[in-house]
Amino acid sequence: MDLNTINSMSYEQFLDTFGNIIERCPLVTAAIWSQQPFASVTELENRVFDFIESLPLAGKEGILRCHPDLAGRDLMRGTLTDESQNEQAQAGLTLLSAKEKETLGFLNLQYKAKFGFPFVICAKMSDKNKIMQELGSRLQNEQSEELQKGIAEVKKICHLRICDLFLNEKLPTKL
Ligand SMILES: NC(=O)NC1=NC(=O)NC1=O
Repeated sequence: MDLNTINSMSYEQFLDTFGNIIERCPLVTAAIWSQQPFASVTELENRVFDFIESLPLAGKEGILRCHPDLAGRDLMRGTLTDESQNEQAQAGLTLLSAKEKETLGFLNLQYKAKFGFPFVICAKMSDKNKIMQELGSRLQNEQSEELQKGIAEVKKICHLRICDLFLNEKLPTKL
């Protein structure tokens, strides 16, 4: 998939290809389509990041709230998006013992009760032990700090998803 292909995509094709680079937030992708043509893939990514940064507090919190818990309900039910399933599996979250599931579930609950949005981390750059550790320590942070950290992790997830799209040469299905 080259830049010309991207820059000639209709918004439907663009959404079909990039619609889940921010977990369950196709609105972000739909919004930045208007900025075509992109001088590079990095520019496309930067437009995504600029859009996220331009959101009011509630918008940023909303982005975090669209992320499924790590090893949570969606993973148990098999209702994760392909990207999230892949990321969580790669971090070893599909191989947790009953005790680890209980601990992670409890920490996630505590985190959501405190901040009003889920704990978000780029799972692909982590593993189950590091995730538990991070969750335990970030739980002590202030609200504003956790919002910032969560959005920073969303950007890392987005970057890796865009890289995957190019590595896997996922072209848009014909609409
Ligand atoms: N709550 C989360 O951190 N979710 C996720 N992290 C990832 O890397 N993929 C997810 O779905």
